Amino acid sequence: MSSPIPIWLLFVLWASCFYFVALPRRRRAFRRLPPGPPRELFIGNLRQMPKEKTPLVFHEWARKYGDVLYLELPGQSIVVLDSLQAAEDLLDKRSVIYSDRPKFRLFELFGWTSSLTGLPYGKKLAKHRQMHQSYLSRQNSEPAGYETCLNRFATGIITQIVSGHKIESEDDPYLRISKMALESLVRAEGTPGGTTIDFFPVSAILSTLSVKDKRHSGDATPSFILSQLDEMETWDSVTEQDEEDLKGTAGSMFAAGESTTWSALSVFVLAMVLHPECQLKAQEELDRVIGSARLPEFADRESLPYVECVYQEVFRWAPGVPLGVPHRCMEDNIYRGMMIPAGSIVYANIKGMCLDENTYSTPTAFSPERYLPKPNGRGEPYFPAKFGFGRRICTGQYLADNSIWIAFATLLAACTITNAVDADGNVIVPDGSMSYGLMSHPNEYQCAVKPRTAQIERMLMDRDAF
Ligand code: HEM
Repeated sequence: MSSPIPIWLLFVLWASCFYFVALPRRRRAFRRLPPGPPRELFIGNLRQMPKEKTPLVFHEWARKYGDVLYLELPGQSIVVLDSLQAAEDLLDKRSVIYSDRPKFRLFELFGWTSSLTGLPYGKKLAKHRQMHQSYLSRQNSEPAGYETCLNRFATGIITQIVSGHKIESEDDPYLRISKMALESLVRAEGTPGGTTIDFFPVSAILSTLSVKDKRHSGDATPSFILSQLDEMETWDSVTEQDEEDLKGTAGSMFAAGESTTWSALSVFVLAMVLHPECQLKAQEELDRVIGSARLPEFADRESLPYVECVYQEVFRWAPGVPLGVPHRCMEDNIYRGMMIPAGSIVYANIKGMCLDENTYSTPTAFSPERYLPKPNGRGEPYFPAKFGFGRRICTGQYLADNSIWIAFATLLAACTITNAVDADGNVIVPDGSMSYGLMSHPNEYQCAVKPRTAQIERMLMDRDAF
């Protein structure tokens, strides 16, 4: 019988392989990592990671090192894409390997792994996205279904779409959920996915407000949950997993849709307080195109180019999801000669892209005119990626686009939004500051909103929603 290979020989073989093959390969790969702030031994960029205004700090680093930035935390590589080009090249064109999500720790702690936003790339994600998309398609997001929700804008729209629940008082549990969600999504400063609060278990609470009961008593109004329950009734059998999927998709619709819509509305009102000249211009257009006998409708959208510019500028000036929702790269791949390692968390710095000076002149200014064709404007393009990228693009994009546009147009036609005045008659000017977490929201500010005319006030009172 031949003697076994001695251990020392195996070790020598392994060490030679490591030294001559694996090490040079690793070194080559590491040499080609994208540029970024210098890393410290063992801890990488841990001490430099921003504690606040993360998208702005990343943008500053990108200006120094380049639009594809590499950062490292112990055991975690991070890639920040600060240009539309890089984000489209990787997250859109290579979406097959860039559509995973990093693990959100709190999803797991709460046992809330069915939430679409945090699902890993795979079959379950495809099923959940299909459930969302079949209800939130371009067609289903036509106005009729949610026009009556204008009274409570963001929360009203989302709760009605998801569960058919109509908000009727300030004590409504959904309004409480929405405020708590805002706290966890916006106030938790730092890098999304890297904070202690990654998300919020809305679906568990949502499921307690049971659409099922109302359905049995015949009181349920049309909603996503109702449509899914109706469909499930046609199936041969419904498993526990199907029930979980329904809770997960409904919960993620609320969590992802409510704070973002609210933030867009809040940014719009802030912009109108700070820029009365833009408000006036939009109101002149509305008066000229639709007159004062009615409120705007969806069919008017194309005839209101300046209102469109205001709408688009709100999303560019203060994007609601400033760093996108982080993607995770599933395979090593080379981009412009740089190695993007498998497992990297990939941030699309939407805020950074909106500040791109090559595309937007005076990018920090709120200037709807920038989109108007020359000579009246500067002919700059609308920001195309407010709803994210590739296979993880926002499933609520059509609903959000329609509901937020009609909300802006109605507010402009119906109300004058001005500075608040304090008890001594001094005008209060908001500082325009924003909080940055996974979502971004204006810090608390004061304003005054009044109906433009007595006739409009009557029209508003007559609308179903009021
Ligand atoms: C102002 C309104 C909104 C904005 C700016 C917005 C923006 C975004 C962005 C940037 C993403 C990340 C996409 C990516 O990973 O590349 C996202 C994801 C998502 N959004 Fe929205 N969104 C809005 C409203 C809504 C609404 C109304 C809903 C649902 C009714 C919704 C549902 C979702 C879901 C479920 C995801 C996760 C998709 C996935 O992980 O595959 N969003 N949204």
